[in-house]
Amino acid sequence: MLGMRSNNPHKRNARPEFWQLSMRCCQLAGCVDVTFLFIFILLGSPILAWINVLSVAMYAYAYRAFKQRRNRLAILLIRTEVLVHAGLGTVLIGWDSGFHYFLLMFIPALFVTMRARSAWVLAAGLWAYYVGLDVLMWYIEPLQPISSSALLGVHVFNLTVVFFMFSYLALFYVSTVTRAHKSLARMATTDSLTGLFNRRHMIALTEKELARHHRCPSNLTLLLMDIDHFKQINDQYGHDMGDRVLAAVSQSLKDSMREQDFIGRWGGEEFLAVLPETDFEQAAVSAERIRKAIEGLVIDCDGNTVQVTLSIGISQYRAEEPLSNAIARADYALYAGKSAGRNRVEVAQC
Ligand SMILES: Nc1nc2c(ncn2[C@@H]2O[C@H](COP(=O)(O)OP(=O)(O)OP(=O)(O)O)[C@@H](O)[C@H]2O)c(=O)[nH]1
Repeated sequence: MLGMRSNNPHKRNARPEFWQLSMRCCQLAGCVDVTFLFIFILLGSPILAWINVLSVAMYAYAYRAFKQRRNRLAILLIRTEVLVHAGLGTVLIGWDSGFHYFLLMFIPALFVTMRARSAWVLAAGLWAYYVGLDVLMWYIEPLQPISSSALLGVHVFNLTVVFFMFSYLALFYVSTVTRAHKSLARMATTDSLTGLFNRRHMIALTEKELARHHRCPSNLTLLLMDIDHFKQINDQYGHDMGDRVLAAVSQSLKDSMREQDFIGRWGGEEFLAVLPETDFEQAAVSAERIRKAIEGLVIDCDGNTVQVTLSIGISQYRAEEPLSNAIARADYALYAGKSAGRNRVEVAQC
């Protein structure tokens, strides 16, 4: 039940998932109160039935307020309803009704919807209300008692609803946090334009591969690739078109890689691929396949068709050398390819 927290906790566009959750809780709580309405009509408790009519109306109004983005009003209505309903339910039919359990649901809601300091203050107030209600019921008899079997039924029903709602909230928080973690991990490792690994993650992956290579030495080759005359594409068609070309080339590169290879965006229009367990000859075959794939790629953008070529430098990793040395050799080979006319695969001298 609840809301969300950010600089301004009541702004809908901050943490929209919490508003969705609040609306869902509003629907759920409204349904629970409709059920109670019928239960209390059957039990012949008109006061409690009327309280539930009011509660359903408050939830319906709160739901409407959420839809109209009047979040403060909606949250106020929900909080008032829960506090008053739990208090009245307890005073009218007794502590054993279990209406007080609903107050406990406020605890996570407070910390989600406001700053920690305000949440602690309100949590203390909630504690006082909860304990006050408990102590009060030690001294007074319920004002509208119901039969003990009906009381047991209401108690079990309330307990079940609160169990369900807590489980639902826990599941919601876990899935929200898991989603956020995944999205952060993706953002930290992926280049947003091309969807390829970013340079930092490529270095981390390659270092990991090299550690494996040190334990069980095998051939490992690097391909450094650069789109030819890419500046002309930007100049001729604009930067947006340049971006679309980069994305299309990246997709094609990804498609051309084998399962065990990995590729990332190394710089502007430069890409690095790491080919484990691959010698020069096999790498040259792969590089040639990639070069041809890019050469044959026709990129259609707003009625224009663009074709690009790729120059590729290959180097083989030497045991114990720093990664930067192998990359520098691939870079050297790449620029030798550029000087020799571009759209070529060049192999660095061992
Ligand atoms: N659209 C777009 N352009 C980029 C991006 N990153 C780098 N560039 C451009 O890529 C161009 C690279 O130009 P150069 O380094 O001169 O290379 P080139 O024109 O490809 O020429 P050669 O490499 O010698 O074949 C520059 O104009 C950069 O502004 C990007 O993310 N999007």
